[in-house]
Amino acid sequence: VKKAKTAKDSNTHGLTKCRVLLAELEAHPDAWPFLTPVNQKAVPGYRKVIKKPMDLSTIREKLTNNQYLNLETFIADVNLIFDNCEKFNEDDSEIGRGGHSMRRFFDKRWTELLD
Ligand SMILES: Cn1cc(C(=O)NCCN)ccc1=O
Repeated sequence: VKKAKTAKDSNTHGLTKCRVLLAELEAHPDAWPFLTPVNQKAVPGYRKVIKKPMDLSTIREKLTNNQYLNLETFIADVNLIFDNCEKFNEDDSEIGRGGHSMRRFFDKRWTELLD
């Protein structure tokens, strides 16, 4: 017998996918520049150029505190990491290339898990 789908149910499944995706991003070999917030004291120009900093530990904290309503709001924060990286880093740099690599990996994985 089919169970009635509640908002909570569909959200629950979306949040399970967020947990799966975040664990895979954190474990990726190219994730090291994105694991913790950019040290704005150590990186000249970062505070001025990047208006909305984001990193994987901040996303982990928000997920733990139930701050993502659905998969879409989670995906928006992950994309913010990669957009910030493209803005601040040359494509032909170690961190720039890492950002492109992580974005390609993420795009492939969330579309495979599509909510
Ligand atoms: C994502 N990102 C990271 C750094 C960085 O220095 N990360 C240190 C990792 N331990 C600098 C610029 C940048 O856009």
